[in-house]
Amino acid sequence: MTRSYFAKTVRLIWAHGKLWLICSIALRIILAFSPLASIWIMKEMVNEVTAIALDQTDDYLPLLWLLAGLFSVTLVTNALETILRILDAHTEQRLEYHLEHLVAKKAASVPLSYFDDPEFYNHHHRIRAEAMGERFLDPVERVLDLGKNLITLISYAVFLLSIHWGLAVMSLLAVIPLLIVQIKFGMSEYFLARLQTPEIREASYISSILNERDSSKEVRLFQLKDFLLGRWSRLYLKNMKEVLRLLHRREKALIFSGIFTSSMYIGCLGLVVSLLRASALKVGDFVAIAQAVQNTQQILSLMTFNLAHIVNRCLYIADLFDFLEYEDKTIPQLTGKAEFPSKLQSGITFDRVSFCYPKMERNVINEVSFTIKPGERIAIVGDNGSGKTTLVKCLMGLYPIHSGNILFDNQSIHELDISDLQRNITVIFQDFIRYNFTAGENITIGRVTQEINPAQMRQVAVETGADTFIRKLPSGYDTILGRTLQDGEDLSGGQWQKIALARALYRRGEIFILDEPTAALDPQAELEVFQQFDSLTQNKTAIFISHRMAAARMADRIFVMKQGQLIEVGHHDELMDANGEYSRMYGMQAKWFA
Ligand SMILES: Nc1ncnc2c1ncn2[C@@H]1O[C@H](COP(=O)(O)OP(=O)(O)OP(=O)(O)O)[C@@H](O)[C@H]1O
Repeated sequence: MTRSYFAKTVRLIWAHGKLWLICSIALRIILAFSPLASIWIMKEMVNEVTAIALDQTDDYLPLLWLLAGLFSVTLVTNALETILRILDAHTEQRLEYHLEHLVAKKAASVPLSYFDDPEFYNHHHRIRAEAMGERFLDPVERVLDLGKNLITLISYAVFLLSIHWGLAVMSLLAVIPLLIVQIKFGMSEYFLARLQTPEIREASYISSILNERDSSKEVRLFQLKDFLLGRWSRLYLKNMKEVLRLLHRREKALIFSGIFTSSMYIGCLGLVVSLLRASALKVGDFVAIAQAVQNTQQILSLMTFNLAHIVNRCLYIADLFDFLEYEDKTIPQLTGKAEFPSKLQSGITFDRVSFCYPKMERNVINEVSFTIKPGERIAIVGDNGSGKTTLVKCLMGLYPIHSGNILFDNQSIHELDISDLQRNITVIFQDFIRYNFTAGENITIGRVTQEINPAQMRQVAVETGADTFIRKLPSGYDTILGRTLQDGEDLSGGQWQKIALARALYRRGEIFILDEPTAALDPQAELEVFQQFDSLTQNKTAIFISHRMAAARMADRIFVMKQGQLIEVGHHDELMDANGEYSRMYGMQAKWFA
């Protein structure tokens, strides 16, 4: 992790857990001395017991004091460790909240086209795969632990050096292979996880098809269970094998480094025995030295383990910050500041507009030009994939265009404040969201920035025909819709569509866009919407995408799209007379009813 990431990490933790950071450092410094204190007390106790056993003294008082000392050290250590755990848990939760918030905010505010880029999508998935707070705080905790271990280590080293320099050197040497193994495999683990992200995403996507309600009908009807389970298993097992293979390699390497560490430990004990024979070390000293050598090696192993995790987790932190700061310079952004005109005077103009989706070569919209006058109602028709939805997405500023210009009252879309433009647009997409909120909220969510107006909510529901069935729901407008979150009331496709229409009306935008609004309606309801369309779009500039030619007849003008181009424009009668694409499409649909 570069220094800048480290600085960002510390800044973020400082901003959300100053107290935790200060207390955590202070507690760790105190805890760092507790192992040596215990060993020292133990050494003195063994020496006292030996003296009593050899009848060199009959004074038990020092032994009792030492026992009380050991008891106090243990008690204080346990208490401080508990406080530390509580502090860590608090900070983890707060960071989790804050990071979830940051990531969701970023995901909801990046240009829509970022989501068409698998790289961005995978990155997003990767950083959200585990508890973010825990993953973020973990390396910081481990750095602090390293500091604590270092203090303990220095205290042991001073103690061992005071006996013989060889003890300190051998204890330190013992751990070098372990350090290499842990760091190497820590990095490998991270890169493997990175490599596996697309497959993990695919597996979890398949798993969601198998597990979720929306797909359950089709899974049964098309007997997809075995097919999907097989595909999911292949991906899952492949990833699992790779993870286990890496684990086995690491464990094998750890066995060899463990053998080296044990030989160093035996070497240290041999040195202590020779010192015992050569000099007048007491039994307690021997016990304390053996304990200190063993603890030194354990602490060093722990430090190498922590270091390896720090490397792994720091890569995660870098990944997280990279996501939060991600910007694709190749995707143009709309950054204008001008206000959207309060009332359109000269209308909307497309001037030789072309567009292709990111990382695609082919233009989906090709040199399209037209003007829509204020209050005019336009129907866009055309084959599947001819670019109808893309055209309105460009108009709404969801995708910045590559060439040409879109003008609202002669003001270029590049100069307009894009959120102001979007505030003035009301849209219902083919795949509008069925919010698992109350019926009322499903309507008023169309204008969340203003206080809810219950009278207006009911009025738009009446206008779209939603009021009739909402009033029959158990709690009327307060009934929860959908069954994803709780036992709410589910609606038919057509009823949901009416709710979506009501939501759009409640929004009261200057420009009204309906992308296939009647797709899920029964013929009666479809007819009602067509009849309502006139009143719904009264005094509004409206764009209406539909495959139903009968609906297009109501529009003031019809735009016919084919392979990204606008090939015909005119009223129904004009286009029928022209005997072109529109007339062909109309004729084909009419045949069904002949
Ligand atoms: N997010 C996207 N990324 C890449 N290509 C896309 C994306 N969305 C649409 N396309 C492609 O752009 C072309 C036009 O799609 P668009 O949805 O605008 O057509 P449409 O006329 O609205 O079709 P339909 O009538 O089926 O809704 C299609 O070839 C489609 O595959």
